[in-house]
Amino acid sequence: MPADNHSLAGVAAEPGVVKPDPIVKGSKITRQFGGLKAVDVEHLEIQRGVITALIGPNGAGKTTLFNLLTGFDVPDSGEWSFNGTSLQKVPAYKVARRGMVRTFQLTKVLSKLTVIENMRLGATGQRGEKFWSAPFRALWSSQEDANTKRADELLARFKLDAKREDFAGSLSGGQRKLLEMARSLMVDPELIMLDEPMAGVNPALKQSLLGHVKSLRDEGRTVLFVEHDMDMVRDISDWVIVMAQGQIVAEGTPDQVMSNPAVIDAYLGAHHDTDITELDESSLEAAAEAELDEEATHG
Ligand SMILES: Nc1ncnc2c1ncn2[C@@H]1O[C@H](COP(=O)(O)OP(=O)(O)OP(=O)(O)O)[C@@H](O)[C@H]1O
Repeated sequence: MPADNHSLAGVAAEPGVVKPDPIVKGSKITRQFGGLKAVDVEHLEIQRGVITALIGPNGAGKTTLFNLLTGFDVPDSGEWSFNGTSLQKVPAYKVARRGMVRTFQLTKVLSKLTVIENMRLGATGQRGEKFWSAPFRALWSSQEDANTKRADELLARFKLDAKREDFAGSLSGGQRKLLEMARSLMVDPELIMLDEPMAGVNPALKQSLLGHVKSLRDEGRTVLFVEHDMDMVRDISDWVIVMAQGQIVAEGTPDQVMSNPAVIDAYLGAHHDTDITELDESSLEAAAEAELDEEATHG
């Protein structure tokens, strides 16, 4: 049992349930792509100071919800707040400055920068790739020394200091995830949103990565992460929110959620006796392989 979920004791395992101390609150958030409602969330609360996992089958709307909450996409309707202040129409870099940051996978542009350059860019907030691909050197200000000091401390913490001058593109999958996390911490966020922190990570590095995610909570931050790796979800989540077809279909502790028929439904599309713990070895792997095949065919 994770150490820090006492603040959620007594919270009902129900979709959209109200939490005792929410850092994020949202209502009636919708985002449509053509005829498809990618996100259709009636009510959402993220409890402060704990690790919340956002899970759901492919296409459930998890990434879209991440993008909406952090200002990288605009919903068709809905309202949401961070620390009690509305984030409607607030651009992503300002959301980051207020203390809510999401990680990004390394883009082509970022891969061509060194590790320390990536870290320094993290300090500028999140302005998207256009900003990052701009001639960034001119933008370093008197803040540079302080930023470099913080960057070096974070690189040491995440054991990336030996890679300081290497191109980010040369890092292993696990090291990239560490860099994404370290870069996000440059703005000292209260809420850190991790996009599939275990994707592409060598099993040998997984425990170390789990430890780093827990350390974020242990130093008082709130963590929200999207993940398909059910072992990780079970190991470190204090709370789990399940999406399917744009909606929140279940919430609860990992145990509650993984034995919830609505969750089994969401993954399998029908009532089934299978425990969700078996899903990562069967359905989820099959889905992942199908996705890889598809990428190989189209990419
Ligand atoms: N920019 C877009 N244009 C059109 N459709 C989109 C766009 N972004 C997402 N979608 C669609 O919205 C739905 C939700 O996608 P989203 O990526 O949010 O799901 P997800 O839960 O993150 O999935 P995965 O686990 O596979 O990453 C999918 O059907 C997807 O195809």
